[in-house]
Parts: sequence; C-alpha cells; structure tokens
Amino acid sequence: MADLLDDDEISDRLPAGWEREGDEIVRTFEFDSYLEGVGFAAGAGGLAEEAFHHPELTISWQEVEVRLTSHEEGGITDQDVDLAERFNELAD
Ligand SMILES: C[C@H](O)[C@H](O)[C@H]1CNC2=NC(N)=NC(=O)C2=N1
Repeated sequence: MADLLDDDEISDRLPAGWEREGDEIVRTFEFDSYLEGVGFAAGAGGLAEEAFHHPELTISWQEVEVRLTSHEEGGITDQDVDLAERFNELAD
C-alpha cells in the first residue's frame, strides 16, 4: 500500500500537463486522429497492467482523458504520479 501524498507533495510532483481534481490527477492528451488516441489508450493500458495500477480512460475524437487515483488508499499516491509520468513519455 502506498502512502497518500499531502497537498504540497501533490503540487510539487504533478507531471507536466496534469492537474489535480480532488482525489484524482487528470490530463487530456490530444492527437491528430481518433485512431492515434485509441493506440495511446492501448499503450496506456499495457503500462497500467505492468504497474497493476489502473486509470480511467475516456477516448473521444482526437482526445483521451486520463484520470488516476489510488482507490484502495482513497486518494493520490506515488503510484498515480509515477504512472502519469510514464503516460507522458508514451505520448511524447
Ligand atoms: C484489488 C485492487 O483492485 C488491486 O489491488 C488494484 C488494481 N488496480 C488499481 N488501480 C487503481 N487506480 N487503484 C487501486 O487501488 C487499484 N488496485
């Protein structure tokens, strides 16, 4: 079980492009086509399985919204921040 991050830790550790919304961190990734977004979501799913930590993914036209929270801990932990950073690398 990872420890919950406090407000300052969350602010300090938010990866580029991500925002905090309550107990979640959120980023909407933009793509040139719908299928590029679908491909990103598939890759993100693989990273999630690897980490065994799963985001909420919403695929729409040329965008994928990613929401991360640690359900068991009831808030934001290092697992969320670390996976968010990996999603950023995947999108680059
Ligand atoms: C039993 C529990 O669902 C598993 O331990 C994992 C699966 N993936 C998960 N993903 C997220 N985001 N939070 C969790 O607490 C979590 N728990």
